[in-house]
Amino acid sequence: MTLMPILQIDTEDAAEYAIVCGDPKRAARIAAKLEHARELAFSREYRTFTGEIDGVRILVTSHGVGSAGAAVCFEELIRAGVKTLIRVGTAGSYSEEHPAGSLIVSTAAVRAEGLTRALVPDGFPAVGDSDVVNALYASAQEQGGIVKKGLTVSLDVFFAGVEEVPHKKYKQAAVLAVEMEIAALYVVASLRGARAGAIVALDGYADSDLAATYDPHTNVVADAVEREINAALGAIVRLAKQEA
Ligand SMILES: O=P(O)(O)O[C@H]1O[C@H](CO)[C@@H](O)[C@H]1O
Ligand SMILES: O=c1cc[nH]c(=O)[nH]1
Repeated sequence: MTLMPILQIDTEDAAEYAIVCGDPKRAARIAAKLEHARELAFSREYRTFTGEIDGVRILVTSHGVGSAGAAVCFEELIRAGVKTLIRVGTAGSYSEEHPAGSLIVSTAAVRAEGLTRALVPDGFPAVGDSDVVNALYASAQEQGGIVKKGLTVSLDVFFAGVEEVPHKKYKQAAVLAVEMEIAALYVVASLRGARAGAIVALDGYADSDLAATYDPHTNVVADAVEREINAALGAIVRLAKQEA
C-alpha cells in the first residue's frame, strides 16, 4: 500500500485501465456511467474515481490543462499500477470536413510542447498503442457522427502571444486536431512501458481567433463528449475481452 504523493490515490485502489481527461467535471460525468463508482481522491486538479464497466474495474482521473501537470497524473497512475490509459479530451479542428461535434482518434501526436523535450531526445515519437487506437476507433464508429483517426498536435499555448503558432503548417502536414496533452501521454506511456490511446471531441476551429470564438459549452460539443466517453468505455471492454 503506497499513497501517490500528488494524486493521493493508493496502489491498493489501482486498476489496469484508466480514462484520463482535463476537466474534473468530465471525470465525474464518466464515473456516473460506471457500476459501483466511488471517488478516491480530489487533490489539486486531479480528481480520481473508480468503478466498473462490464465487470472491468477502471480508474477515471482528471489531469487539468497543459502537459507538465498532466504528465504528473500519467506518471503516478502508471506507478500505481495502471497499464492502459485512454485520454478523453477536446480539441480544435483544422478542417471543415471535421466541424465541431466530430471525433478524432489520435494515432500519434506532434510534440509541439515543452514537457516532452525535457523527457526524451528530439525525434523520439509520441505514438499511440495500435491496439488501443484501433479499439477506440472501432468503438467510436459505433457511436455515429463523423469519426476520423490520424495525427494530432499538442501545444503549450492556448491563447497566442506575439509568437505565431504554425497552425497553417500543421494543417498542410495533415494534422487533424490541436490540443495540449496527448504528446505527453504517449511519451510517458512509452517511457514507462504502458500503452495509451486518445480520442478528442472537436469544439471549433483551432486556427481562428480562439479568444473571440472559443465556446466548448455548446450542445454539439456536449453530444460529442458523450459519444467519446461511450467510445472509451467500449474500447476498454473490447481490450479486456481481447486479453481474456
Ligand atoms: O478538454 P480537455 O481534456 O481539457 O482538453 C483540451 O481542453 C483544454 C483547453 O481548453 C486543454 O486541456 C486541451 O487539451
Ligand atoms: O487545446 C485546445 C482545446 C480545444 N480547442 C482548441 O482549439 N485547442
